Amino acid sequence: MAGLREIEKQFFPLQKIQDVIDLFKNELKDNEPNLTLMSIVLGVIENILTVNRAVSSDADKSNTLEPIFPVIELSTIEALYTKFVTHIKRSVDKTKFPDKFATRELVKIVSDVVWCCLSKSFKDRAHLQSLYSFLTGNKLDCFGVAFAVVAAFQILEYNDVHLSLSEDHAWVVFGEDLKETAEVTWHGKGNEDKRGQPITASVVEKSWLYLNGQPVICNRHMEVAAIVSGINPSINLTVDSVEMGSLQQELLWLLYDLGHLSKYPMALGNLGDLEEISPTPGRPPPVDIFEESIESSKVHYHNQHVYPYTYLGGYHYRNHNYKKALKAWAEATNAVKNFNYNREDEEIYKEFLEVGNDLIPTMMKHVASENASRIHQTSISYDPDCYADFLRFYDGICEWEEDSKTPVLHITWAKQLVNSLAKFDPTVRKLIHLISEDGEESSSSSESDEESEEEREIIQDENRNQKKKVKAKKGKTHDKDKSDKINGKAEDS
Ligand SMILES: CC1(C)CN=C(N2CCN(c3ncnc4sc(CCF)cc34)CC2)S1
Repeated sequence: MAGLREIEKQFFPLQKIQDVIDLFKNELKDNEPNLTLMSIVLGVIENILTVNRAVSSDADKSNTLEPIFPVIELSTIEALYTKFVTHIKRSVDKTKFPDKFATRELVKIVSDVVWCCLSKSFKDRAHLQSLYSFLTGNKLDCFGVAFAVVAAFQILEYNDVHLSLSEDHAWVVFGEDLKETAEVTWHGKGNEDKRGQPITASVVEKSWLYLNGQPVICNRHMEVAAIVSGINPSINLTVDSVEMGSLQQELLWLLYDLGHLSKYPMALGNLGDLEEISPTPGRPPPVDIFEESIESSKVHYHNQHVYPYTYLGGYHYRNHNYKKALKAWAEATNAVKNFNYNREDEEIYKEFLEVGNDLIPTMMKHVASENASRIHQTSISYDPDCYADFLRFYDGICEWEEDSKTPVLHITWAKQLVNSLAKFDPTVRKLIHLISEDGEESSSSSESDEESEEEREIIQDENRNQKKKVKAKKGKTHDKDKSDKINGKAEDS
């Protein structure tokens, strides 16, 4: 790949969101969209709108709705682009690698070419995902390193090296029919990087970090989706750049319409979150997008992805649809239970810890207070579906822990479980029939014969058709800067 093509240059200067959309639309027509160019462009814009926000000096601007989209000059982009291309071409002697496909040795060399420039300072800050961050600050996060390696291979004109993504890690696939894998970045804190090594079946098996062999394997267009999905509109923990969020949202719809999100559940989840914050007229509601994310995981990844369910659960929780939230979280642990928990899976552990020990308790408290004012029937503490999903949630967590080298549960879990259990009304606990694997039925509590005939009728009327069978395993009597962004989004002024 040489310098920027004339057709790319004609889009500059970029002065509004639509100019960026037009540039990306043009790149995506190509079967080799220019990853380096697009990563640098998004990084420059993100930096101006979130990190180095122009403090408007003239007072009048502060109270107009006039957006502050920066003017992106071609010279700025071209200088950074040339710097990266030159760095890569100067560091790799292609004559030593005559093959059409990349080799493990070459993957390690290119990973080193990126790696050697990185500053050793902390790497889990925001806005470190783009080549702009690499070229101006010598900083990249875990994803950013893997992406930079893939962009470098595009410059070296290898079209077999692609990004492979799990829900908390990134690596590359390469070789004829992409059958080779290699670590190219680090993961987590305090873990020795394994760069250059293949990801073996034993590492992958029953591992959430490697999605049990069902990662998102990107083509060039999905690699564009990854950098767009990786846009971080956050200015700080509670305020987002409205412009940056809109740009990300419009680019994700562009990629969606072109079909490049169909095998990328997390990108669909990101789009659903953005639609919740600011709905696009004429587009499906967030729940439909979260359902598409779940469907994508079922169709393409054997339902092994967990985040599609936590995206949906989080949405329902924020919107007080507690019954649907419990159902989504039960399905999330139904997905995670097939993995064995290990020390590199903290991110998903933190998700479930928050659900079990913060969101569900808060929900049960909220509902308890609501009860006073609402008819019993509609409250989750009287609903056997909710109680069943609550039990399924914990059943999945316990099964996840089984056969794992690292324990999941500790006393806090047990305390919160008892606390939440107690919030369900005793009547609802009688309506759950636990079925063991061999089909043996048992009631979840002894029928108390002093129960008044009248109480029995109330229960039956309220919940006649709501008897729920909860499948319980025989002998297993157990029973993310994702904080809600309040609407304090920055007025870009
Ligand atoms: C439901 C949630 C808790 C909300 N946000 C979540 N994420 C935000 C977006 N994330 C992502 N979104 C798109 N692509 C990727 S690739 C990857 C692994 C490191 F490379 C992470 C990730 C990760 C997960 S999960």
